[in-house]
Parts: sequence; C-alpha cells; structure tokens
Amino acid sequence: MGEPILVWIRKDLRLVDNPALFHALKDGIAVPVYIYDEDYEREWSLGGASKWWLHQALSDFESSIHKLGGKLIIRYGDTWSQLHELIHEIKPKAIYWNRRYEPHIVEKDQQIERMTSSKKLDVKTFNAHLLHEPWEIAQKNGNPYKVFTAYYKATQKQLVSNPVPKITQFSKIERDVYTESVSDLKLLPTINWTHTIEKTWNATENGGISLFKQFLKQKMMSYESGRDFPAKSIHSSLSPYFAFGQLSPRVLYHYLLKKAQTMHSASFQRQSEQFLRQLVWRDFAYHLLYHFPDTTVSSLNPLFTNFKWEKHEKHFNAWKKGQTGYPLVDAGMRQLWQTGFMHNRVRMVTSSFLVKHLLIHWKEGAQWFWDTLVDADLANNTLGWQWIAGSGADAAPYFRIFNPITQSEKFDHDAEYIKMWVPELRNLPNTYIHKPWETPQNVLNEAGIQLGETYPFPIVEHKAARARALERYHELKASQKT
Ligand SMILES: Cc1cc2nc3c(=O)[nH]c(=O)nc-3n(C[C@H](O)[C@H](O)[C@H](O)COP(=O)(O)OP(=O)(O)OC[C@H]3O[C@@H](n4cnc5c(N)ncnc54)[C@H](O)[C@@H]3O)c2cc1C
Repeated sequence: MGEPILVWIRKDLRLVDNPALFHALKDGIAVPVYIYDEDYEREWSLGGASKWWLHQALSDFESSIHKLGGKLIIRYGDTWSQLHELIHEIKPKAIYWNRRYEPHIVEKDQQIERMTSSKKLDVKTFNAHLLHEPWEIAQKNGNPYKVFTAYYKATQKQLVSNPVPKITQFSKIERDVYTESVSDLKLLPTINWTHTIEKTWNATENGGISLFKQFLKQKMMSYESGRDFPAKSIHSSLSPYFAFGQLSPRVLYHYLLKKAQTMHSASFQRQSEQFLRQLVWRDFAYHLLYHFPDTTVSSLNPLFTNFKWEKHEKHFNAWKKGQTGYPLVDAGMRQLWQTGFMHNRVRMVTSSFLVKHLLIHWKEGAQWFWDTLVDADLANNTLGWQWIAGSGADAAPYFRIFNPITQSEKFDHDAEYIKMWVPELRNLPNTYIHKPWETPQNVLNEAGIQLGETYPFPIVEHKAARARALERYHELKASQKT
C-alpha cells in the first residue's frame, strides 16, 4: 500500500488510456476527484446539452470506478477551495492531472500548480486529449502554423505517443471522504427537453467504444466518399466522446495504424488515413486556440476586425428554430435542437447562412452551438466558426459563400435528410424540395403545403443576400487600403 495521490479528473472520463489515473495507481493509492466549478470555465461554462452529457458520463465513470473497488469523489464549488480541503483531509503526497489547453484554463491550471507546489506536493501532468500537444508542432522559425495542410504535413513526421494500459483495479484509502452525488450537481434540465437526445446517445465510455466498433465495421470503408452526405450517416458520431475525454484519440490512432499494417489493404489504409486526418483537424483547432488565445472572441485574420455585422433578432430566431425557409438549413438546425448534434457538411451550410446570408456575427452562432451541441468543444467550435466567417485559418483566397440550394441538391439529392427533420415538406417532389418557393401552387396544394403558414417563405432572397455579403467584404477590403 502506498500513499494517496489525488487525481484531478476533468475532460478524461475514462479508464482506457488515462495516464494521470494510471500513473497514480502505479505510484501510490489513486484518489480520483471531480470538481464541478462553473467559474473555472469562465464564460465557457457548459451549455444545456453538454450538461446533460456530463451527467451521463460522470454517472458512468463513477460506477466503473466503483465496480473496480474504488470511489470517485465528486464536489462542486470553487476548485481551489475544494482541492485545498481535500488535500487537508486526505494528505496526499502528490496531485496528478491530464492537461487542458483552453487559454483561460491553462492560466488557472498554472495557478493551481503553483498553489499545490507551495504545499510541498508533487505535481505531475499528462497528455490524454490530443495526438500532438499544441507546442509539439511548430514551423522551422518556431512560429505556430495557421494553415492546415502545412500543419498536417508536419504532424506526419512526428510520432504519436503510446497509450497507457486500461485501469483494471483500484484500492481505497482507509478514511471515508465525503462525496456529493452526480444528481447534486443539478446538471439535468428542470423541464425535460432532452428526450430525443436521450434516445439518440449512449453517453458512456463503453457507448463510445461500441460506436467506434460499429463505425469500423459498417462505415469506415466508405468514409471518404460518404462523409459529406448527411442522410448516409457515414461519419463516426464520436465527437462528444472526444469532447468529454471518454475516448482517447491516441488509442484510435494506434489501433487503426496497426490494423492497416496487418490488413495489407490499400483501401483500408486510405480510408483510415482520411478518418485520422479529421483527428488532426481537431489537434489543429487546439494548436490555434492555444497559440492565438483571443480567437474565441476576435478574428484570427485582423482584416475582419472591422467587419460590419447586423443585429437582427427576428432572423436570428428563425435560424435557431429552423424556420429560415431554406430546407437544408432548417433540417440542420432542427437536428441540432433535437439531438444535440449536426452533420459536419450541414454545420458548414447553416453557419455560412448565418454569417454570410444574414450577416449575423459568428460569435452569436458559436454561442448557440455551444449551448445546444453535445460535442461543444471550444477549440473545434472556434475553428469551425472562424473558418466559415472567412476570418480564420482558411487558405482559400476568396470570400467563400455556401449556396444553401446547390449544397442541398448536391449533398442531399434525394432529400432524405430534409424529409427526416422537416416533415412538413415530406410530400413535396424532390424537384422542388430544395427550393419550395419555386413550386407551382397546384403541386404545393397536393403536398399539403401552404407557404407562409405550414412552412416559411425564405427570410432572405439568396442572390440578394449573397450580393450584400460580397459588398460588405469589398467595402472592408477597400477600407483597409485607405
Ligand atoms: C461551425 C462549426 C462548428 C463546429 N463545432 C464543433 C464543436 O463544437 N465540437 C466538435 O467536436 N466539432 C465541431 N465542429 C467540427 C465537426 O463538424 C465535428 O467534429 C463533426 O461533425 C463531428 O462528427 P463526427 O464525430 O461524426 O466526425 P467524423 O467525421 O467521424 O470525424 C472524427 C472526429 O474528428 C474530429 N473532427 C472532424 N471534423 C472536424 C473539424 N472540421 N474540425 C475539428 N475536428 C474535427 C472530431 O473530433 C470527430 O469526432 C464544427 C464545425 C463547424 C463547421
């Protein structure tokens, strides 16, 4: 029996490849502690959908630890006060945790590290969240990357560290330490709006592992060609498990690499590379956030600092509710509200619609996604919105505006996705479903649709909105020259 070691659990709610837990168990008696502290997250405390997920994930993690003979101590309130109290009660020889990378968290973690060190406690921190930590990849001159392809190339020359073995046993410290229950954290909404989310997800560590296995068996081999088509659902849906640290990207990376080597299949290798490339996008998002800490609120590209945005409550509400009159946009926004998830291609179309067609600031869209996504992740969300706004890490030399009609015709050709989420359009023939406002009256009648009543007219006209966005962009460029 060794001495106790506090393991401060955060975005690492898992037994597989959890280095802080693993090393604490090796070096002494691991005492896992979770502290729910909204202030620690500053303005990025969890949104409603993420709170629901955390409730499930934490309950699952608590029960997994219990089954292995251990106990997860749950507390809420100020992090340092809670840690301080626990240090006093448990008298650990050290405190271990897995690192986080959001700028405001890095700053607070450094304070915690100083305070614990001043108590003569050994502090050890580990990487559990990324393939490559933000400072591991740099340009020759030491600067961070701003372009994905160059970043990706650089990552291919670096090794990804090996995962640590799965935790199989805990031992308990002798004294009983007080813990709150997961329900005490009051993460679930008082009005139950989460029933479709509940039906959609199994938010446990094993749920994530099963989903990965299913992806591997049924979807991986068509990932590259299928991932852009929302109705095909050829993507993995693993993002919330990564966001809460229930899955380790490093485990998936090494597993796929090994499988590709043993299978000797060029097509498996190609598909798994495409999938792993997305995990590198995730790392890139953290690289950018870490090195450009203001990008959650300010443009990465300073050209966009003075972009003239519109305030339009009615348009913003129509977008949030999936009532814009553009079926693909509305389908995406309704999928998000009902399931806490939206397909990546549709995220691009809906976010572009908000910032380009409606000229509403990307920060407002990012905030809505933050509240409603079960995979809300500060790095990925910031990267996604800045990329779409044109103010982020995008190598395209032009002002990209997604056309919600042609995107719909191309990526949801048979309108299966639209029909799933916008059922009032279900009887409309596919020729018209991507732009219902062009449907002849008799066809609308037959389909039981009354535009403006059962489904809205478009809130802005596409060509005019596109022209307005381009005009804003050209004005901005011109103002830089004067
Ligand atoms: C405006 C906007 C906002 C976004 N907000 C988030 C967010 O809050 N949280 C989030 O996890 N993703 C976000 N994304 C990225 C992407 O849409 C999701 O990661 C993806 O749809 C998750 O589905 P999946 O797990 O099936 O992905 P898969 O295609 O199966 O990809 C595997 C994993 O790679 C990572 N990944 C995939 N695409 C991206 C990407 N473009 N950027 C960074 N990582 C990626 C995710 O961790 C994902 O789980 C956003 C994209 C946009 C355009």
